[in-house]
Amino acid sequence: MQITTRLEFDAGHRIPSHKSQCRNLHGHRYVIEITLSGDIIQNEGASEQGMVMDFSDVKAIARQQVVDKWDHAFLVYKGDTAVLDFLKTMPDHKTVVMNSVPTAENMAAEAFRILDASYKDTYGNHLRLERVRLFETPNSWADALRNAD
Ligand SMILES: Nc1nc2c(c(=O)[nH]1)N=C([C@H](O)[C@H](O)COP(=O)(O)OP(=O)(O)OP(=O)(O)O)CN2
Ligand SMILES: [Zn+2]
Repeated sequence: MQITTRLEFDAGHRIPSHKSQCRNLHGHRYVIEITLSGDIIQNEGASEQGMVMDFSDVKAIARQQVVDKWDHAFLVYKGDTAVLDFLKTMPDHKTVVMNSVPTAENMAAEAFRILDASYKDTYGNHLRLERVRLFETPNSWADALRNAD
């Protein structure tokens, strides 16, 4: 069985070497979808009986590990020294320095890496993260999949 939940956040970024307008500082209302697989929990009387995982718990972990860290932050590539140096001049600015250019693909991959370690199989129902889908706009998204290159 698979379940999916979605959260939204706002963040700024730029793609420093982009051929067109995406090299400019700008922001998105990102949407992140988290898909987990597992067996349906059968434990009689458990709060999670009939579920793979409680959606509220899925979202709480995603918020804590990713969404609250990225929301209203500026995501900057560590090699983008022009912007990084500028952001360092702003006291208390919420900046997230990424090891890769903050494209939808790299953000989905990074969220998958973080969240894969965060969803634990506490009920023995083979719970595991299967996919992180990250929408950069309503029309464009990237999927980070388990076992994908
Ligand atoms: N494969 C990717 N291509 C692009 C990415 C990306 O992350 N992966 N990112 C961008 C820019 O960040 C840009 O902000 C989004 O590009 P684009 O879809 O062209 O933007 P629009 O606002 O025109 O999108 P609509 O969906 O039409 O509103 C560029 N490419
Ligand atoms: Zn963009």
